[in-house]
Amino acid sequence: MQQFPNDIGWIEVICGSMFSGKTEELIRRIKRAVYGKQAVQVFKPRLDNRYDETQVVSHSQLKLTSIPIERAEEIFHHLSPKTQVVGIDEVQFFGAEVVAVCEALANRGIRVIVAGLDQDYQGRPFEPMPQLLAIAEYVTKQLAICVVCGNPANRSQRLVDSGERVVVGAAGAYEARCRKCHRAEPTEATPPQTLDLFEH
Ligand SMILES: Nc1ncnc2c1ncn2[C@@H]1O[C@H](COP(=O)(O)OP(=O)(O)O)[C@@H](O)[C@H]1O
Ligand SMILES: Cc1cn([C@H]2C[C@H](O)[C@@H](COP(=O)(O)O)O2)c(=O)[nH]c1=O
Ligand SMILES: [Zn+2]
Repeated sequence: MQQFPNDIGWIEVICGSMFSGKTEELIRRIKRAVYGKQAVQVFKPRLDNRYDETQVVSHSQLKLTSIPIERAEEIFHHLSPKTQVVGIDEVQFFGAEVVAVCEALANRGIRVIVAGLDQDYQGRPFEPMPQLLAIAEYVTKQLAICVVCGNPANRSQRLVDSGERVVVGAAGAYEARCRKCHRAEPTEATPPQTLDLFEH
């Protein structure tokens, strides 16, 4: 009989806007799995090279070693038979194929934790996230803080002039906004708050 690492696998989705803490939450769960002596592998799309080519890096500079891949199916080439937990960051950059890959991993008894955007810069559902949300056992929706008004933010405001859905970037290219302050078209950046609190 084929042996699976856990009795049962499942899919956890961490979604939300940019700056909402998706990567921090992914890193937190992976760290806890490591404390629990679980065998873990983390993947990210090669496209996401903004802070580092190989590491998963949060906007607050938390870091995690990962394997960069171009297509979700490559996970099977890298997968160790011992792996009990698979993490995937920036899952919105993979095509629809990532849904079947996550299903197959969970069906093998693996705990699959994916993090990604649920909406694009225009506030439209960002595929394949809707499909992942539908099949996941656990869903966590993160919120950032709107940089315009301070309310909870579930949208990512684009600040650079492009109509392409995929434009890799961080602060300077996007900011977190609530539904009232968000605009579907790219806008000027909001002047930053001066935060004496964090000055050295
Ligand atoms: N407008 C904002 N709202 C909340 N956090 C922000 C904001 N701008 C920057 N941050 C920082 O971003 C961190 C979250 O980073 P990260 O986990 O990489 O988010 P995500 O993966 O959702 O883009 C926060 O802990 C905070 O330090
Ligand atoms: C809204 C939106 C974002 N992106 C890009 C910008 C970043 O490279 C990632 C999101 O990173 P984060 O970890 O969630 O901060 O996605 C995009 O390509 N298209 C969009 O519409
Ligand atoms: Zn707002």
